[in-house]
Amino acid sequence: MEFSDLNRRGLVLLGCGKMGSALLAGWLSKGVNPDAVTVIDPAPSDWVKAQGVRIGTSAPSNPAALILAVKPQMMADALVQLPPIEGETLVLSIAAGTSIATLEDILGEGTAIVRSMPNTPAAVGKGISAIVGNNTVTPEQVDLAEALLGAVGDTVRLQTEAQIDAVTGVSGSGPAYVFHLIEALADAGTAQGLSAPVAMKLAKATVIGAAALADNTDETPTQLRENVSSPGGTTLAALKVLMDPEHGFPQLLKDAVKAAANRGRELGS
Ligand SMILES: NC(=O)C1=CN([C@@H]2O[C@H](COP(=O)(O)OP(=O)(O)OC[C@H]3O[C@@H](n4cnc5c(N)ncnc54)[C@H](O)[C@@H]3O)[C@@H](O)[C@H]2O)C=CC1
Ligand SMILES: O=C(O)[C@@H]1CCC=N1
Repeated sequence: MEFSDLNRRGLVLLGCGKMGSALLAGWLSKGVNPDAVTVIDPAPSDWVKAQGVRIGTSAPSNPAALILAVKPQMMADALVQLPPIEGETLVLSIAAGTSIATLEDILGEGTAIVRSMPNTPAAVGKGISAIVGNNTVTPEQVDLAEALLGAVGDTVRLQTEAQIDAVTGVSGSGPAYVFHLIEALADAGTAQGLSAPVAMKLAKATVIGAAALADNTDETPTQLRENVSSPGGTTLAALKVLMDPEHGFPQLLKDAVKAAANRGRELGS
């Protein structure tokens, strides 16, 4: 999608921290004009200030899109500072837990809203975002939401808003699980006699290499796992621990994803 309408009507980014900055970098790299972007943030970073975007407290009227990238706990306070949203503006929220109904309560029933859940690999163009819109949003506005998030990675569309807490548990929070896997794998290496720097190098390269292999083959993760596992060998010895039905990865991840999804539901209630 070309961003010509967006460049003409403008785009407002409310909150430009980690996620807002990742999105902004993606838009600018895909042809959004810096002059068309207004960032509203009480503490813009030096990086944001250097991008040539407008930094202000007031938004242009009727922009093509208003992106909400403040913490859910700050959302209500942050929204009251905005002028009324007009019908043709797409409101795209990336906040965990903030429901479409909450946003409609604050912004008005007829507001076109797409709720999404991206993740931090967006900072290197490798994000994955899920989106779901309210009844007011037009197909063109859903396409625009997809293009805005597509500037920093891939996207999926959800059938119902209720699914977004599960997305938060799997991919929104998911990068943290993988980073913790790297930390834990490196620690396990030092426990087996490696120096900390060598263990960290091996752990990080293994996760990066395995992810790249999974991304560049037609084989399923199950097949790839089996390819590493020689009969009677070392991998199967490790997998016996990791695939333990009670204490292994599957149960641990089910519990972790459930905790994240439940916390998302709590934030929304
Ligand atoms: N960090 C992550 O992995 C992900 C975060 N999210 C969601 O993205 C949103 C932003 O998260 P982060 O970027 O991590 O947080 P952050 O703390 O890095 O950024 C929040 C920004 O909002 C600004 N801010 C505070 N009060 C404001 C106000 N009244 N008006 C305008 N701006 C204000 C802050 O100065 C800061 O720059 C949250 O709602 C979070 O749930 C979604 C997916 C992944
Ligand atoms: O931890 C959080 O609440 C946010 C939402 C998904 C990832 N980070």
